[in-house]
Amino acid sequence: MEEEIILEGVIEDIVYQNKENWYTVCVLDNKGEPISCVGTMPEVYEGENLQVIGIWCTHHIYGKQLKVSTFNKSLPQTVQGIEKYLASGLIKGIGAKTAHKIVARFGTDTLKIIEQEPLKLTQIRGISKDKASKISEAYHSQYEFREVIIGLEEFGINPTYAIKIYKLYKDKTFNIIKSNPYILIEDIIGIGFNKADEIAKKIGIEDNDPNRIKSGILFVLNKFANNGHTYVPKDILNKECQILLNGDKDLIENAFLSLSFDNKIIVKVIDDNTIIFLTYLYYGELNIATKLLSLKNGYNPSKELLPKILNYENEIKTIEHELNIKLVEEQKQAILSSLTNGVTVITGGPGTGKTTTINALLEVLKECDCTFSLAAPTGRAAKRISETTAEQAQTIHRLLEIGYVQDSKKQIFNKDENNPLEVDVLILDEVSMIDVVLMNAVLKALFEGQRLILIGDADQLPSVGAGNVLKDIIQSNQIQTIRLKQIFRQATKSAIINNAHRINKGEYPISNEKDTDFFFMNKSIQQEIQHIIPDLILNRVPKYQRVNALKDIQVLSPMRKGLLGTIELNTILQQILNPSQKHKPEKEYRTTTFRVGDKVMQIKNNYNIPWKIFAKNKMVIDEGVGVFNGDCGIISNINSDVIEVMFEDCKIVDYEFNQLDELELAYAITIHKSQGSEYPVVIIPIHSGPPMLFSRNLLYTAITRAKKMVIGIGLQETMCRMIDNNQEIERYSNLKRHLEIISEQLLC
Ligand SMILES: Nc1ncnc2c1ncn2[C@@H]1O[C@H](COP(=O)(O)OP(=O)(O)OP(=O)(O)O)[C@@H](O)[C@H]1O
Repeated sequence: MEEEIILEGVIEDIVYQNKENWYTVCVLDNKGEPISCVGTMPEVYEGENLQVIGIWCTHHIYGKQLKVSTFNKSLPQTVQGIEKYLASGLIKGIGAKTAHKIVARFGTDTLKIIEQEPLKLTQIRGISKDKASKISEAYHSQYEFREVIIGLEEFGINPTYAIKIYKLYKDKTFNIIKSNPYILIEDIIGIGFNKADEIAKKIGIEDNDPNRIKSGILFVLNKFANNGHTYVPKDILNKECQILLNGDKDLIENAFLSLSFDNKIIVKVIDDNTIIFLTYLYYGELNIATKLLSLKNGYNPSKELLPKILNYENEIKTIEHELNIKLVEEQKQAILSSLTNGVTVITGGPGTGKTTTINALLEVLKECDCTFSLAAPTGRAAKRISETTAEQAQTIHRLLEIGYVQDSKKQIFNKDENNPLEVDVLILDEVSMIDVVLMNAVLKALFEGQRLILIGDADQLPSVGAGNVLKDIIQSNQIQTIRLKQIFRQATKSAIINNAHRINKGEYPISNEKDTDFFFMNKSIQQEIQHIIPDLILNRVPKYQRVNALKDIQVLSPMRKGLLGTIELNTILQQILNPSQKHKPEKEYRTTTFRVGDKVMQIKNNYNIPWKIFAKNKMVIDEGVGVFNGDCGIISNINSDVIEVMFEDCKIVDYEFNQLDELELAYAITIHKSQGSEYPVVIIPIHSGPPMLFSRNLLYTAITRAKKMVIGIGLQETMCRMIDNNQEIERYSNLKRHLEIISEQLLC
């Protein structure tokens, strides 16, 4: 670890200051020697005395500078210091000229006068009574802000969070935090239970504090939700909470009651088991079930559509003629169901004709003058469906017109029950990736009489977010589901597709045959695999296939950690594919170095971040907000403020440095993150890892991402073990049950 040093001096110059996050670059006069300091330094002004603690670092353009982690400041003592301080823009209404006049009059007493006897300022020409009191007010409010920042620092809250907290609570900051620091979890993005708990300890809040116990329970429930569960059995939740909170059982039981009373959790007894939901997930699943059944039951084909349905066989013949294809029975059923039912699910593995069915269906819909929208959960999936259907498709977020919610964890969709989608039919692709929250939002924007068609492969990994939406819908048997099973001749030529189906059935893949697109390289030493992967990307694959090494070849690893995990592989691949060069800008952030030319991925949904698309002449031709989990791009520029990323759809996004925890290098990504994406070539290191993770559907998902070539590399026996491991990790979800129960109630 580099050694922290302490320096003191007067701020000579504020070179740069971002007033939103207070990222500051300033020059400190340290006994006559100018020192460049950078870091989050709220409300520092020229002329002030600063004591800074930080480490030395070297910026590739600006040279040696002190990266400040903590600072203290005191008011300037000298006449020159005070004048500089006042002239710095700190107080509205005082510029350089007025500052000079005030200091010339009051000398080193200036600040005391402003604070305690502001009326004396009226002795100076040009300062009225009103202006004098405004100057005093501005001085006080910045003083209060500074006190809060310093006070919060004592609770272990760094200036970045302190600013956000002060902005929200203002002069009530201390009262609110001292009485319940756990409130920060709900109010401040980036503060979770562990951080709030640390703050609480510093304040002296006891372990048995009811707010702590309640927050701990919600924290555990959220942890389960992040792993895909919509509820947790009470006995499991109890155990986890006792470990986390060291709390006694009665206190936890009381907290359950209190949370339930406050409508934060829902407690249900199902088949003698008590299960606990976060409220939004309980109602999310309930609303999905209710709405799906109301769409199912509320749809009656219109007078215009009925003759087409009756004359369906002829309609199909026309479409077959137009598309020059003979649809199989299942495909025809899928189309008929989409015309006659309010909700239809079309599911099948790769190459079973899903896209062809959508294409035929779109023709029928156009024939019938039905309006439709096509959407998918990720930008990549939407782009793919646009390409294969030649119809405009968009992300579900865009379709629902996601709103801009500043400084809030909540997402808002403009399309909802009050402002529904105005189409006859909504077609959603890659539904296996849709979680409860998103499906609920989609269904809110539909009304009885509209039709919903859900397309997906239920054998893919389930959604990253909570719920098991597609599987629950299919397994409930309450929604018309068409299973496409036939693998078409065209598709059977591909070893990737054949092997995907073999794996899905529990059979081992056939690899390395002549003219195949499916390879497996048996290698047992992980370090050797680390060397081979870059060679494959740079040399061997581009010789065999016409592909762009950076864009078209994707390494998909089962894990983040370990020698073949994404973290290690990204470091190696970055060194080889985009090495450090003298004039290539880079930015270190935590353990990652981001460099111009790097392939990166957004790792969480950010609904607020602005993007722009530029024409060649640098004119903005489109702009909006939102970059989503899994979106990939290339770093196109780095300057002293931001990292600029160009995403695959030419959207340019500026990341401020404090947003960099949303970005990761993406030379290698996890299989989970690859869901819904397709790449020409996929390289999958398969060596060793936890059996829970190394499952059949993980391998199936990885392989079905590839269009032209799959290269597995590692231990064949591990791959076989993955195929044998069909134990899907149980997801606690309740949608299937809701669908069954509500259907039964509707029948009664
Ligand atoms: N009825 C059919 N008769 C003959 N060939 C068909 C038929 N339906 C689809 N195909 C062909 O089968 C291949 C796979 O079809 P399609 O792309 O529609 O499947 P998919 O399920 O969307 O595949 P993936 O999930 O891999 O994208 C294509 O070459 C398509 O032209």
